[in-house]
Amino acid sequence: MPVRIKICGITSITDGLAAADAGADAIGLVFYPRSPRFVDLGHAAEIARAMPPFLDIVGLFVNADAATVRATLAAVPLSLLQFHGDEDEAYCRQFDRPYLKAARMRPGFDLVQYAASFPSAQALLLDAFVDGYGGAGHTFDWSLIPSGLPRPIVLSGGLAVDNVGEAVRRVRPAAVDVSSGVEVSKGVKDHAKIAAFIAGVRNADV
Ligand SMILES: O=C(O)c1ccccc1NCC(=O)[C@H](O)[C@H](O)COP(=O)(O)O
Repeated sequence: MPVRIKICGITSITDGLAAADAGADAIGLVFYPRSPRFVDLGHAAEIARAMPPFLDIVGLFVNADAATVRATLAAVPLSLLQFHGDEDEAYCRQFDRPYLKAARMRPGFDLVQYAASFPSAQALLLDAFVDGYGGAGHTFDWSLIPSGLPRPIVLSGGLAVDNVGEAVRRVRPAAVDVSSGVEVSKGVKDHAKIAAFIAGVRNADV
């Protein structure tokens, strides 16, 4: 199964189409108001509806109240949810949608126990432990990732053209996720970097 690729923090139709054209499997729309990549419901719906049918649209939340998630699901055609805060499994599974649960990696963090506590998650998205929960462009020590996890892994956190090949070879994740590493500025994607990032994944995924 090829490593799947998510380009997160999409804020325009143009950038979403560039990601899809370059071969991304998914784009992420950020519904966390404190993020510089935040998109409101109307704009998110426009982006999502302009995407090709095969592209997964991931809606990203941080400690949102359930009503906010439900309102977003009613307005935006999301195929996956991503919970990137301190949410527990009961909260995540209430929406009856496939979801990714982010784990913020740091020394001493018991990822095996954490993964086991989210049996309904499609995958665990492993990100660096940063202020502001995510989207920081910081890597974490990949040697912290144990083998034999009970859930598929989406590797995230500070990935870019210059390290994604090593990341794929060392970690062998089910998917990779990137935001800062393919940007010209927060929320504005560099289409050449997207293409180079995807090529880097493909070249390493052999
Ligand atoms: O993208 C954001 O602004 C963001 C803000 C708060 C929580 C999560 C956020 N993004 C989640 C993602 O899935 C990012 O792609 C992930 O954190 C990796 O970001 P980066 O290190 O910039 O590639």
